[in-house]
Amino acid sequence: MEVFEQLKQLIKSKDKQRIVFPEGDDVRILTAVSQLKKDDLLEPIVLGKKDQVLALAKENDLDLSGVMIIDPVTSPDFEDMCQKFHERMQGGKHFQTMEEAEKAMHDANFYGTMLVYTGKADGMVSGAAHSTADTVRPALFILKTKPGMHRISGSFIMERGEEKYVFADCAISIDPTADQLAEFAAQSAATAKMIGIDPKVAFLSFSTKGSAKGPQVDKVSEAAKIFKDQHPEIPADGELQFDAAFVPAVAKLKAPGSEVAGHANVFVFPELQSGNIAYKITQRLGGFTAIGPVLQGVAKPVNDLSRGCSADDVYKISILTAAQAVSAD
Ligand SMILES: CC(C)(COP(=O)(O)OP(=O)(O)OC[C@H]1O[C@@H](n2cnc3c(N)ncnc32)[C@H](O)[C@@H]1OP(=O)(O)O)[C@@H](O)C(=O)NCCC(=O)NCCS
Ligand SMILES: CC(=O)OP(=O)(O)O
Repeated sequence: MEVFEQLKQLIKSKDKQRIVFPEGDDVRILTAVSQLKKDDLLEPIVLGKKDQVLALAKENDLDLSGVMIIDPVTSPDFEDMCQKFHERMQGGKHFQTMEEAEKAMHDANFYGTMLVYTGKADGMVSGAAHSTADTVRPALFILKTKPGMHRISGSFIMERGEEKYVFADCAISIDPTADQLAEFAAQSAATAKMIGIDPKVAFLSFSTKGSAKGPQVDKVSEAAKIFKDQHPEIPADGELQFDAAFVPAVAKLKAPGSEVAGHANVFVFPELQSGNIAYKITQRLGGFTAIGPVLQGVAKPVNDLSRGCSADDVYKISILTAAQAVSAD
């Protein structure tokens, strides 16, 4: 069965997950929400001014009947949310005054993240109209990392027909250390398993097994070593160039004997420049659908979108968000 069909079956077999969409002024979000509601997959909560959200839906012939729409600022729980956010921020460096807390709660991404934090929603999808930094910062401040995790990363599920791969980190950490890369690999292997991929992890570089030298190469081979020590049960190798990781004939030449080279399906990039560029090239030149960024390592499910996303991308990441919420139960 197709992966997203499996995820749909999974979320249909449980209580409906309440997923909050802070961008009620974006037609792609409303299109996906209308379809998700029609398909009876989850309970969407849209943030925005009700009359404006409904007017945009009508203009685009979208049915939002039964969808909860909340205007954060006029909602009865606004003061309570400000108070709870203020308490959550105590002891940190940001939003220390009540005034700052109230200002933050006017931002739909902060308010939506607080709905998730307080258990009024099970997950959040945003980023069609906001940068990744604006989408992710509330989650970093409020939800923080899962127990045992140190850093959040962002992966993409790259899909073309039957082909599916996980690329990471394509969204969050600008220049990760070797330890952080190893952690991102573990998070990405878990994402791969969730969508039915048996993970084979390649730590990518411009070098294969010492063919080039330098600190950038050392970081990647060190990350592979750390990962192999921590997760001997997951096949992994590095440092590998992409052709050695992906093409069996090249793997034989460049990395003979590797259990991963030529067959990798989880690709860990050395830093954000290469990860973000690679996923967009694969999407735009390679004809793959890019689902994500799937935020990995966050304490509760919050997922980002590219501002270049389609309504179908929103639909798919929403299903994945609900599946993450169900799996965490
Ligand atoms: C994600 C990002 C916004 C974080 O920004 P930052 O400046 O490092 O973080 P801030 O200074 O705002 O700090 C917020 C908090 O989150 C923490 N944090 C930052 N990155 C983190 C990560 N990857 N995982 C967990 N926590 C993180 C910080 O340590 C800080 O915690 P503190 O308040 O307890 O000290 C930033 O790294 C970024 O812009 N990344 C690139 C996003 C992007 O444009 N991607 C391309 C498009 S997808
Ligand atoms: C993930 C990503 O690159 O997001 P955006 O296109 O919005 O910058």
